[in-house]
Amino acid sequence: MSMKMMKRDGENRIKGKRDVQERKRNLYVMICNHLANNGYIDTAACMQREIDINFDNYEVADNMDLYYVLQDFEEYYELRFQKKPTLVKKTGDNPVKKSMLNRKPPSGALKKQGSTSRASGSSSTKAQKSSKEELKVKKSKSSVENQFSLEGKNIEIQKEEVKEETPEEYFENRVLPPLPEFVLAGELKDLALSVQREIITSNPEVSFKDIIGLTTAKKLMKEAVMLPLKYPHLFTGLLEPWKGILLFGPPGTGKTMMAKAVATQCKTTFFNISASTIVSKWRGDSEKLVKILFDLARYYQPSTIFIDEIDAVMSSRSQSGEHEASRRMKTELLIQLDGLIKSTDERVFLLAASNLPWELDSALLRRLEKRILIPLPELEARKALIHLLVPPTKSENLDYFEIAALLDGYSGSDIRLVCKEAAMKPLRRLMDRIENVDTDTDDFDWTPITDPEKVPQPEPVTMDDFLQALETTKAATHVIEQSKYQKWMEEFGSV
Ligand SMILES: Nc1ncnc2c1ncn2[C@@H]1O[C@H](COP(=O)(O)OP(=O)(O)OP(=O)(O)O)[C@@H](O)[C@H]1O
Repeated sequence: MSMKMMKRDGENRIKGKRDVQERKRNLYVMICNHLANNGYIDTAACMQREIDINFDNYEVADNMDLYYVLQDFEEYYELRFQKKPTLVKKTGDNPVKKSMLNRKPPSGALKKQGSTSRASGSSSTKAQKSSKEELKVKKSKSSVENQFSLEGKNIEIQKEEVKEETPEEYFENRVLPPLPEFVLAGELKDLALSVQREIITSNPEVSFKDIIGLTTAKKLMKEAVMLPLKYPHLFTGLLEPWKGILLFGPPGTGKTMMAKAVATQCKTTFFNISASTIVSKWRGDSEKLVKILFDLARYYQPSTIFIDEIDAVMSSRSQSGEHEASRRMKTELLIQLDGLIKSTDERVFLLAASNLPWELDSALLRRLEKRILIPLPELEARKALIHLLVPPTKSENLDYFEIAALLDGYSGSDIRLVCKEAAMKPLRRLMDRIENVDTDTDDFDWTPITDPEKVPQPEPVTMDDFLQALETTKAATHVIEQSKYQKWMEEFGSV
């Protein structure tokens, strides 16, 4: 890492610590104010004695109250996730053990050393007495033993192993910070809210294991995005990471899956949008949308911006006679990409996907320095995908090798369709047997039967089912086009 980067890193760390201290101080002052305003004078006074802040120096700002902060957060959360946040949950059948005082004080809590609680007669005193002997603490990550003092006694906090979060759990548990001031105050607020609601995917939920085959592409993606995020000090100067990456190949081969897997694996904030949606949905505002998209990606970094069907807006053919707004949007996209490429400390990557790379504007291609082919699956990958989708437990005497050979030229998405069609056949046979689905009748009982015990299982999928499915489900990509991708790869791709 260069001296400049190390210095900036150190400054950021100090600022981060200062922010945490300030946030905690504000929280305590607000809690105290809230308690006093609601008549809990003794408790507020006790809190002032226990916490190491000079409360005389601080007061809650005008129009601020903990109640409204909480209300704002709930509204934000509901808007963002379409559900209310769970702030408080019911304890089990042993409330004493799980009482508030059974928790470890948060690290760095502003507690006066050796201070004792003097809240006479309050409920908190009773709770403290009941928890004198031993406190069990749920720790978040490390399992270091801690001790802290309560009522003058040393109390041991027991070790409890807590397993690391998986990337999926990380996304599930993560709440992005609210939108920054610079967008909330300006005219772009509505657009920013749309980006947050519709474009940021909180949990892409794809792991590399889910992607069958594509070994070379996975390796290239790892090198281009994941390793630079892990070892920032090695990828500097000439080895600066690629900021713009093009994933190209036939439709349905796993480009979107690949982008999602990278975001899941690297725990980056994932912005997922298709270029045609930018044009059709935000027609008049598409240029502003692109700007706010990149601004938010920087704010929420590390971020991955995935723009699918990039050819829909950056096609070289659409230059003559194109609409002024569309030209402005293209220019904005190029400006933003330039910004990403020039900046050395921003961890924002653009992954663009296209089925028609040969149609891309050369100005864009220059900026998408890394171009990775996501090809049709090879024989082994086809076999593995069929195996995954229709496992031996659900089939009878399937010759996976033969089916995979017959599916030459099919994409992952095509193979999924064939497998689905084949698996539908025994289900149709079962339905014909147990249900006389007469579409013209009105007296059909639609009540769902949810108990699996009450419904017979479909027979296993057979080879015949597959052969019939193959007759009706054709590959979306023509063989001639495949060689076109290969040729383009040889001319413009990176291996
Ligand atoms: N390599 C693969 N491994 C597992 N499943 C795959 C693979 N490729 C495609 N699929 C299946 O096909 C579906 C579509 O894949 P995906 O959306 O990633 O393709 P794409 O290349 O982005 O398509 P398009 O170019 O049309 O946007 C996936 O949801 C998955 O079910």
